[in-house]
Amino acid sequence: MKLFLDIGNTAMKWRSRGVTGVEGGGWAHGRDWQPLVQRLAEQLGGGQVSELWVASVAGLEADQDLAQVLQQRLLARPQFYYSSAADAGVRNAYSEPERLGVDRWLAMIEVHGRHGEAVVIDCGSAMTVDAVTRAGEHLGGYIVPGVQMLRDSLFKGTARVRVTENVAPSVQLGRSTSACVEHGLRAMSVGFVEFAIGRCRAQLSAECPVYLTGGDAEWLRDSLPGGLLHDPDLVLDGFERVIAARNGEAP
Ligand SMILES: Nc1ncnc2c1ncn2[C@@H]1O[C@H](COP(=O)(O)OP(=O)(O)O)[C@@H](O)[C@H]1O
Ligand SMILES: CC(C)(COP(=O)(O)O)[C@@H](O)C(=O)NCCC(=O)O
Ligand SMILES: [K+]
Repeated sequence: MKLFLDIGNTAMKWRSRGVTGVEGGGWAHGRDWQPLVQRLAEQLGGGQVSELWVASVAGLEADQDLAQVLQQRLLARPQFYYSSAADAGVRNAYSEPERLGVDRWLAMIEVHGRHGEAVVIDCGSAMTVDAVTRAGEHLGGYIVPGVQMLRDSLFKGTARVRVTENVAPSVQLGRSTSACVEHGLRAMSVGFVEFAIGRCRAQLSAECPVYLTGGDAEWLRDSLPGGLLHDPDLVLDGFERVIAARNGEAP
């Protein structure tokens, strides 16, 4: 089977595809490759990996370590795919295209393939925004800390700010430390996302599709305006799209 891995800064997402279609998928959080790959191998149930594709933003050293573990445990040569100047009809806005996170690149390729023009908001370890035009031009985007990174920085940078209880989703003024943090982080995220959508739609059509993806999309989506599309699989879908095209297969 073909195995696709999306390696972010917190989580590894995977999908296996056999001749009859998708056979499995999942995710795991962590950076210790041995146990992560061991669990993946168990979930693959011993199936032979004919092609192993990896899209990683973990950095070159981590990629080298991961490649070794994958080769040893899955007996397949990992092929790393990185952002480029152009692929699948999308042209990268970066003058150094390989510096664009490959998760952002593949998600954009996917939404462009589905709709032409679109905005992608990935609520991951970092929160990213990207806009692509109908003609496939990447207009650029934003990178800001994800909500967990924001929480961690508050806890790290203060003596007494802690979240010590469950807080229901709200952007109302908080009346405890926990509520001030959680409502504040939500308000900050909503404010940023609404601003970003406005900026992107000013350069695209006013009703262009806006996608939410990433581990924290569920946490945020109920506080955002209606009509946003939530799809956790954009990166893997985009990955399959580019590899299928490379292999001359229909997406
Ligand atoms: N089980 C979990 N373990 C760690 N983080 C999680 C988990 N579930 C959701 N998250 C949230 O998802 C974020 C990571 O986003 P995700 O898109 O899954 O990974 P990545 O940024 O590695 O692509 C974390 O920062 C955290 O806020
Ligand atoms: C911005 C990111 C860290 C987001 O990755 P994630 O939050 O999914 O781990 C990743 O896309 C990345 O490492 N980008 C490289 C820098 C750039 O895109 O400009
Ligand atoms: K990601």
